[in-house]
Amino acid sequence: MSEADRLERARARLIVALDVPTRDAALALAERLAGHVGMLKIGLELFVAEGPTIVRELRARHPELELFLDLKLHDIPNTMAAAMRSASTLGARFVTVHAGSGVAHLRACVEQAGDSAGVLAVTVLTSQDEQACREAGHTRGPAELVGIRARAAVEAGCAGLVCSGQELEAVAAIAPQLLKIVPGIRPAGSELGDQKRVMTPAQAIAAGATHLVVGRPIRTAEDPPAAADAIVAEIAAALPS
Ligand SMILES: O=C(O)c1cc(=O)[nH]c(=O)n1[C@@H]1O[C@H](COP(=O)(O)O)[C@@H](O)[C@H]1O
Repeated sequence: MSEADRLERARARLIVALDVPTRDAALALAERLAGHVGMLKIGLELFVAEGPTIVRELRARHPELELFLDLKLHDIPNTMAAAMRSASTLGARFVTVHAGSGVAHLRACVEQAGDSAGVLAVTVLTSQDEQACREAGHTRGPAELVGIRARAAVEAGCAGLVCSGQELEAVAAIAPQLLKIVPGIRPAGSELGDQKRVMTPAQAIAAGATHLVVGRPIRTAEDPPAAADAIVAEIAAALPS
């Protein structure tokens, strides 16, 4: 494989979180990062402020970039499925739901999304450690909970799951066919912020991540495109040949 092909493959695995409050900020960041990353993630901050319009606008302006609509749906199956029906028509490749809702909820979303969008099951948030799971009333820690929820994602027919890099080895056996989307990515030496279960880009790729979600390490960098390029180079070096 040529070096250019390797970088192209690495770039396709990098998802940048557009965690900004306005349309203008989102479009400006997307413009700067086009050509440096593979996918843009629209999360709650941006979606609550700007609604479906920003998804359609990004789709129209950047046909070369995939979109990931991170709504983390969590409700009764009927309500989740109805929200998924609307979300899956906006042009995003992926839409997220909370896997903790259970198999029936996930399946209802997968049925509604059909071929229009891939449903990603968010297992245990990367901001949660053992203590946070205990405080939330769970008798199991993050690793065990991720395993249970990964099984639910497989049973429901989800396209992939979202987990930390630390559970990748375990989920490889449980969900070999599913995409493994990994947030909580921190290049060596960068600030953790509210993230608890973290890995560097190279560690997560070596452990089996298919995609990495990166927000602050790129967004708040002095030069976001250069920060994205550095992460792409790190991914490329860790890719299996
Ligand atoms: O679903 C997600 O994208 C997600 C799941 C998770 O467990 N942890 C997590 O951090 N995320 C998202 O990934 C991004 C991480 O951002 P940074 O911590 O700034 O890199 C944010 O947009 C989070 O909403």
